[in-house]
Amino acid sequence: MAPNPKIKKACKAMEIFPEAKVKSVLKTLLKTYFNKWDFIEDEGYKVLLDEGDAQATENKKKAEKMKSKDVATNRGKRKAPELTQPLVEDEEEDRDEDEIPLKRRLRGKGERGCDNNGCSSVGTLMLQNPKEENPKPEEEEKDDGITELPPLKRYLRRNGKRVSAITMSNNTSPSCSSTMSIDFKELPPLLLLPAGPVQAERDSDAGALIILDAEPFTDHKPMTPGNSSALMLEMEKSKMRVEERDRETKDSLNDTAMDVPPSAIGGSSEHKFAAAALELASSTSGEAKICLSFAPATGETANLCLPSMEDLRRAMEEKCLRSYKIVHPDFSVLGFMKAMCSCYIDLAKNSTNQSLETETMCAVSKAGDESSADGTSMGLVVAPECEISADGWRAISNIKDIAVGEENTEIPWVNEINDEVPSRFHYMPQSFVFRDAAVKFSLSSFSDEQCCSTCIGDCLASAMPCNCATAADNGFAYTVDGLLKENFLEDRISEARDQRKQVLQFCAECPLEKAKKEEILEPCKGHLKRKAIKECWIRCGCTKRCGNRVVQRGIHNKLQVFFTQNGKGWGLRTLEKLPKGAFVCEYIGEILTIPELYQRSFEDKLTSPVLLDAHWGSEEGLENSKTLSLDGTRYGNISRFLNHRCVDANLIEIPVHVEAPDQHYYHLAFFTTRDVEAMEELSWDYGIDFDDDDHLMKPFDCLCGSRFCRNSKLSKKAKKVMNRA
Ligand SMILES: C[S@@+](CC[C@H](N)C(=O)[O-])C[C@H]1O[C@@H](n2cnc3c(N)ncnc32)[C@H](O)[C@@H]1O
Repeated sequence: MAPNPKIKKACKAMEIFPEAKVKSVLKTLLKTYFNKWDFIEDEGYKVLLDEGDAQATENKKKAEKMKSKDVATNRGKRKAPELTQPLVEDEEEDRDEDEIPLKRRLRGKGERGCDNNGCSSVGTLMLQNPKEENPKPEEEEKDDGITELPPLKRYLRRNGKRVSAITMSNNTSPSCSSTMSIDFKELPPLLLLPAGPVQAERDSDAGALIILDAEPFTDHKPMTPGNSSALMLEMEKSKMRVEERDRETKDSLNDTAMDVPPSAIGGSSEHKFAAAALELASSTSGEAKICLSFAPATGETANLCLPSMEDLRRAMEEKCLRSYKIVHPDFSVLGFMKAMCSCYIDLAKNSTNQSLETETMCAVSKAGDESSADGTSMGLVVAPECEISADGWRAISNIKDIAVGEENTEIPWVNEINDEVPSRFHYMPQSFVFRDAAVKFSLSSFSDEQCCSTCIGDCLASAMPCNCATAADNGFAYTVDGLLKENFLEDRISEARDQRKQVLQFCAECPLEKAKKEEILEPCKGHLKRKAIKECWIRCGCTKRCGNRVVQRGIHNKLQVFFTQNGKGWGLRTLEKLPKGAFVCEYIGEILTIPELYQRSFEDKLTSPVLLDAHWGSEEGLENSKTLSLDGTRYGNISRFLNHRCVDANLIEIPVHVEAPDQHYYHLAFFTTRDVEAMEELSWDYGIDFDDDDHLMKPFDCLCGSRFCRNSKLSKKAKKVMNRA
């Protein structure tokens, strides 16, 4: 009979190996794959190489088992552990010509486990057939239903079958217990679930499972069947594409500083990766140990540069943070492993059929803690990479401090309402000129009369008010405690709230009207004349601790950006009680001229514009470059999160001159109008006329909830939201 051309081709492709060997392997494979040659020919006969390798290793094991039996019998002392496959010490060394595998296996049977306290454990990677859905190719099957056939996995996949479980049998020496081998290719594990009852309830879409087999603990006391299956790693319902996983695998290998030849990484061959084993050893006396062991990819030289545990821990934590984006801030790999150990022991001790799934989830969520008392799952939020935007990632990285270290104190953000993250902006602790604004922060622009160069120490302690005290009616605006003086504050509050006390100044040609570039210039609507504070500054003789320097010393209260529950979006609140007259923060943003501000508002309505118009109207023919405003939309500080409240807001904005004697530029500082309780939202009155459509700010339905609310257009929807809140 003419030789089958396919067999001929296969032998030719494998010509560096003995033909008899190739044919023998082919025979097995054809049987396994129901004579489907395409599976065998795929990827340059990869499956052929693998199977040949597997057979060689199997033969070698058999030979060694025989040898070890002989040794045990002969010496009558040491008995080979029942479950343990013989160690494959060095495949290169004592292999018969006949036993040379077609290719070294890259993962799986007989790979060396870690040496834990002088004992070696060997894991055998096996594949468990998903019982109901996969066809069962003819294959040698063990009693426990586990088929030892690596290529089967690929076969099942190609046939559209899901591989449900990879089991690691417990091949250990007497003093070691379990070894779990993890296929990196399969491993972005997100959940730790106990084996056993849960397995039957697997979601049909779940990926492969890695199960720690049900075998004895280190003290050789066999476990009861109910609790002996300790843990399994459930694969994420992975939407990730194969390339993505390949990249992850590369990362894993790089992160763990393994010196793996490039050829061993990636590629289409999933077996081309270094194997990793995770050993979880424990005893019923209440100790558990996790040991990770790594082995080089079969066929590659064992040129591993093993990392220190510390390096590994760090790399793993970085990797977790990079991969999962949202983890509990206290997440640590060591904590995770500790939780795994404690779970393992708990499960081992407790044979009742409790909800294992919940318990192990809890171990994950409370990584680093002791096991949860109530068994609820919380804490670890895993967000697949594809679901989080770059802005989201940036915001998450600032969760502890939205000010990114720019302030005296950290300002965290929190969202207890939904999964929104703060929109992207660039945090600045001080305002900067955008482009055209004529703001001079020069020492020479100060005259001696505009500062207190002869003062020493603290100006507030001086018997005579210095030059800088001119701002407040009776001396300085501040008390020695750094609060606004009561009468100064009350005057400012009543000016802001009581129209009868307001002094409006009208420009001959209003910068706002001019900037609209309309044919007919509308008359000026008036600008509120505001009393300003003058703080001492660097040109003064006093020290930085001078009591007349409050705003320039920056934020010092515990504040938090939070997501409001009544539809206003983000807001700012205090985490501690604030006394009346306390400085909270200043309004920071880009310093824009009014034409620049209008230009921006034409492009997109602004959410955070503020006019520095306290002195407009007092001067005729104001140049454009001196008509100033602040916009905190793109660049700003936490004041951009302050929401509006009509009339009775707990903050008031007061102009403060510091480094610029020119009255057109000033700081706009927020002070409390009353005592504010911890956790109260901070707000100020934007001064919006809700009946006037002609403003720069994006219109919104006011949800301030104040009984003085000016928003006559309050929609039904807004009212409903307010009632609910
Ligand atoms: C300076 S931002 C304040 C922070 C803003 N809530 C956020 O989520 O970023 C101004 C915007 O907040 C919203 N806002 C402020 N006060 C509000 C109020 N009283 N009622 C409804 N929305 C308000 C409006 O959308 C307004 O355009």
